[in-house]
Amino acid sequence: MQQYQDLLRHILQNGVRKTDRTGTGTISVFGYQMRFNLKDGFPLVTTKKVHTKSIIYELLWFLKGDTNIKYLKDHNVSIWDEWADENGDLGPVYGKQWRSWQGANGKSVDQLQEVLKQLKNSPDSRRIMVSAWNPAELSEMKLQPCHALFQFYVAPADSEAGETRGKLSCQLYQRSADVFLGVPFNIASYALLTMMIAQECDLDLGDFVWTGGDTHIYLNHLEQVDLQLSREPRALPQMVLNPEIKNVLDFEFEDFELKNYNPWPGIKAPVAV
Ligand SMILES: Nc1nc(=O)c2c([nH]1)NC[C@@H]1CN(c3ccc(C(=O)N[C@@H](CCC(=O)O)C(=O)O)cc3)CN21
Ligand SMILES: O=c1ccn([C@H]2C[C@H](O)[C@@H](COP(=O)(O)O)O2)c(=O)[nH]1
Repeated sequence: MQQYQDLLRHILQNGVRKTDRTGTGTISVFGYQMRFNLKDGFPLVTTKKVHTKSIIYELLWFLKGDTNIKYLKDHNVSIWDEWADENGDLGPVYGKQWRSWQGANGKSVDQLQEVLKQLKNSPDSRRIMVSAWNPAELSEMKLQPCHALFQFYVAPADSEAGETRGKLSCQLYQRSADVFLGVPFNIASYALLTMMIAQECDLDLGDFVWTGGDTHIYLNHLEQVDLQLSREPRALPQMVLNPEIKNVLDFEFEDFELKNYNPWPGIKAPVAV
């Protein structure tokens, strides 16, 4: 994950000091892009140990359309605890918007199913998008979506090169990015989602493109970042999906196997609330 080390260095060299909602303070740049060819391996940061279990359960939780932390807590995932109310509710966050966006006419839109339908029936479409950014419901969300908008793209099979399947790519627009804690999770999560969707739609893997808006390092993560930058990135692991699963919504935790992940030790850091 040289791309990630480059991003950390880019912010330290080009970022500006900025105050923020949490009162922590950041060094920030506006606008950045990274590209990961999903055939090169699973894009998981290797210069610190990343907790993949939390990433997988969080993604399954989004896909279920769930917005209460009970499911996460039942699986010992605590990354959303700080934002939930006393009943565990987060308001109409990602899961709600992905699976049941409320239209003005009372009609509910399942954006995930729409995407799957389009990938199967009109892969050339330039409209294969999911938005979690629902302006009408922002005020009810405990935290407004950071990974706000994503789009899929299918490159046709290159038959001269012997290819028989199109290649699925995904681009995410992340309006606000906590580069030390959040971004390693976000990249892995969307890479995984792209792999799951490719499996259902019988597509090969293309690129995951990460695009960031306010892309920042919190001031209380600077020592951790220095330590991370002193480490050489290692070979990427592979993520193997159970090939029997043909529907995105049928995946369970046991259907994912991370192979050859040999990261440097974990680095602890406080999360800005
Ligand atoms: N400031 C901030 N940064 C974020 O990345 C973030 C938020 N807030 N709020 C909502 C979600 C929650 N996310 C989080 C929250 C905590 C960790 C975290 O503490 N990670 C540790 C421990 C991992 C674990 O226990 O599974 C890490 O070392 O990666 C990561 C992502 C991502 N989001
Ligand atoms: O998936 C996520 C969720 C959150 N973040 C970070 C980005 C910011 O540091 C905070 C959110 O604060 P805002 O004031 O709403 O921008 O959480 C992330 O990186 N990834």
